[in-house]
Amino acid sequence: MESDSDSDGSHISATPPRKSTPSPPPPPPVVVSKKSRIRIKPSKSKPKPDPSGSSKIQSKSDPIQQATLLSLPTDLPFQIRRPSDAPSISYSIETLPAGYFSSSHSASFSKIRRPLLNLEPSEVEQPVFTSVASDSRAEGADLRKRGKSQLPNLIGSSAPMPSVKPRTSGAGEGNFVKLNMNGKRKKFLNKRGKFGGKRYKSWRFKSQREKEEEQEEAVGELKQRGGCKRREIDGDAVEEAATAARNVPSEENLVKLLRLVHGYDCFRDGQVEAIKMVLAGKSSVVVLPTGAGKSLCYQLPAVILPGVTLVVSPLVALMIDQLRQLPHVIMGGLLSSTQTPEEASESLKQLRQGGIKVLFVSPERFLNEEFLSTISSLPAISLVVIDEAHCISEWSHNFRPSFMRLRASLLHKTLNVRSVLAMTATATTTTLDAIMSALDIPSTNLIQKAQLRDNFHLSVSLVRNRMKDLLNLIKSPPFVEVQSMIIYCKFQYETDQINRYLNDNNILAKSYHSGISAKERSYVQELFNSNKIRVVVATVAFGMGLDKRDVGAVIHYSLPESLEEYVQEIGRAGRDGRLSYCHLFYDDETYFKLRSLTHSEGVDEYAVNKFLREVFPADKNSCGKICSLIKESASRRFDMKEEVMLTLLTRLELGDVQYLQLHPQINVTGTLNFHKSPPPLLAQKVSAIAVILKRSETKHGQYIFDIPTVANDMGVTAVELINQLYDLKLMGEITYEMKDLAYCYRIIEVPTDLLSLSADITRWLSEVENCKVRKMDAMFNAAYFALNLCDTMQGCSGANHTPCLQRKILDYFSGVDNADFCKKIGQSSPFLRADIKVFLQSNSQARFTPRAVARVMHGIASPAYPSTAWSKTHFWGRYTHIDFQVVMEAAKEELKNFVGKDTL
Ligand SMILES: Nc1ncnc2c1ncn2[C@@H]1O[C@H](COP(=O)(O)OP(=O)(O)OP(=O)(O)O)[C@@H](O)[C@H]1O
Repeated sequence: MESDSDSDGSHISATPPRKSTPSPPPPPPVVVSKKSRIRIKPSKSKPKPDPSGSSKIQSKSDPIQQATLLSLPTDLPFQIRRPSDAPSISYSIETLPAGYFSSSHSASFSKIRRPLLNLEPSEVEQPVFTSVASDSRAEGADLRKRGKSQLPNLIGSSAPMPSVKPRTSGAGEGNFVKLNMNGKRKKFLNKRGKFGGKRYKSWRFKSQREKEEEQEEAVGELKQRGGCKRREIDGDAVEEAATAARNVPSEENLVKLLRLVHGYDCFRDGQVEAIKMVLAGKSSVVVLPTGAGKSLCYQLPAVILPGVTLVVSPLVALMIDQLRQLPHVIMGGLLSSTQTPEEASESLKQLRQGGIKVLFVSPERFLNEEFLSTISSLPAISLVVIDEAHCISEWSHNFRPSFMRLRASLLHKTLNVRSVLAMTATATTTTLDAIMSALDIPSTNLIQKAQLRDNFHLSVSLVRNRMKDLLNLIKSPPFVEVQSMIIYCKFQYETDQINRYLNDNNILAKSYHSGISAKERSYVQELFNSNKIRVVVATVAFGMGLDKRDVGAVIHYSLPESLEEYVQEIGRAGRDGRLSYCHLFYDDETYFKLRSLTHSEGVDEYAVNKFLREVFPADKNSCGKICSLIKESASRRFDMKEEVMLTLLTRLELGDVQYLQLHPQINVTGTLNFHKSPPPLLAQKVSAIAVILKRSETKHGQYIFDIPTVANDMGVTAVELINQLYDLKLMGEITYEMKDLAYCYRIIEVPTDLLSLSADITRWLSEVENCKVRKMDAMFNAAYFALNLCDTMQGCSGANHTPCLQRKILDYFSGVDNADFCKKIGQSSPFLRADIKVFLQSNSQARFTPRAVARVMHGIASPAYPSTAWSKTHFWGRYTHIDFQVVMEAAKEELKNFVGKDTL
């Protein structure tokens, strides 16, 4: 499934699944009891090499099949049908090898919740707009004249302009000062947190080239050390200062350590409070603006605290960046889906041996038994840091189901973690409440500063001719003087189009989105970081965690989906403290389209009910059973995006009642070829083969079987079965492939009342859906207000709307999602019902829910109604300007009529 838009970063990936195409080799045999390994008799002949090379475990990489009418859901509410009660596949797995799930993980990791943005280029307007260049120029001059700051960090209603240095006046460090520590003695932190060794390295401001070299070195080092990185550092002085700060965590002692470790002279707003809280063993939430230095709030404590600091991060790219940015004194490591099993094992080994002080992990790791047992057996985890903590909350702009797992109960009780530090730059009050309640953090432990830096110059304009407007903007002051800028687009094809257009107009640019290879993406980032290109034209895939200090401008080619996204993206600019320019283009059509897409993950009660009926097999003795749901086919069957299914399963695990326990995802369909002994003969010697022969279908001489079913029959885990097969493969007896990535879970309790559980879950999902719509509306309202209603506000003029946008943003973050309903969106249309009627008549062979009809009318693809098949209809996307709920209601009425007539 490839959508044309990128997510907030979750499916991005600078580091997408390491292998999206076939086949990491089967996992090396791991921690299984001896008796589960094969004892096969003699067969002394040497194993044959696998001639076909097909012995590797394969992950299915076929694109989703184009749905045909036949693949449509079969028991829709307007069909009189009996519910399908085919039992789910069930099987048994327990622990799985480290790193074995990497590719499966990465698959889930790289496709996090995101609306389907399957719009074709032709569907996108080329709207038009008014030039803002002259206004911007005037404002830029005005800013420079004002000079003095009347604005600390918070922005009031009559907010004056910030006293930030304009970028064009030369280079420098702005207000962020680093110490020159040339010639200081370095040592490195050893496994007990002591400083030792005699390695020296001078430390000073690094040139860009030096930084690049350091990064290359870091990557090389990472590769060699399976994800661990050793950095050279200062020695005795750091150790002394760390001990002093441990004994007396006064600001004075902390600043001393800061100087030695980071080379900074003083703390920034909020940092020292956060650090003191951590050192006192108190869990806290830290809300600081983008680029404010949140990482330092765990880096410095990591030097002081005796145990390991675990940093949970939503993106592999982010982890790698953060690992690189660790101060030299700290031994860092990571566990990620991009590592080989050997690298992951090496990281765990290092961790067990005390060779890692700060470990970066993804939230999905918390499903992995080996990881959990390693973590809980460590002497101490001093701190768990949850970066981008808003991902915990379904009310945030970027909810990640796997973040739900990070609950106080798991962290404190199971893993014995001392304290938790949750960090974010973009959380509304509702989101903050959700974070604090999940992590059991009292409101007294909230450290919150304004969520917007004061060095942004914010402007807005209505689009008239988008490409030309963009070019005019970039060619006019102040943008013409900006050396490094990012242009954010919503759709991948837009980035490519603009990239070409800019290069044709002699502006050095490159595009960046999740549709290009990881290698190409890091190449683009490198070119940008080293100022070899001026512009990156990117989707949301670019930026989270990007810490290029001199990005001078961010342009939004289309409206972001929320103010959170807007703030995150403009937050890539001005990280050196200088004034930076952020321009937003907007228009109604794009807004309508994006608003429609906020409904792409919505589901109805009937679908939830159908899902639950399959998750919990009718069998009364299903408690304790291991079951699986093949992601791709289930997604089509329920017409639910994979991320939504994961959200539901996670809620069934972590809701008020624990109905199931999720396991890591595995490929569950095996295909076996025999190469040496005849199958019946081998079956006499090996019980796994006997069961496989009994439980498999044969096709063209291959044996196709369900791994959990065979494992269940044998009374072993899936891993043990896989290990047995692996042994046979080494003996040259067989080769095998595995496909069909599935969600796997063990049933803990079967719900007694599925209907009311479905109703509860649906209510929750629909609140989440509404919340997304409100976020989209709040973003649009802010832009609309700036352009149409704010004339009287002090400081706004022409395209410049810094004061009023600042106010809108801060109000939004401090409010409780109380965005006004957007009046632009239509509440009725005289032709709607008639069009739906015609649509239903002309597609009478297909089955629809009201939501499915509304999706077609709004041009939203879904797993069972893909755009490849449905965008050809005349009605596709025709009603984006009418509220989705209104269209759904109309569809419901028409479907009633239609079905009624049908049954007469
Ligand atoms: N006290 C300080 N003095 C000077 N520079 C600092 C200080 N603290 C952090 N920095 C620098 O500020 C930059 C931004 O820090 P960091 O990446 O931690 O920001 P962040 O708050 O995590 O931002 P984002 O949310 O956008 O990722 C880094 O280059 C960091 O070294």
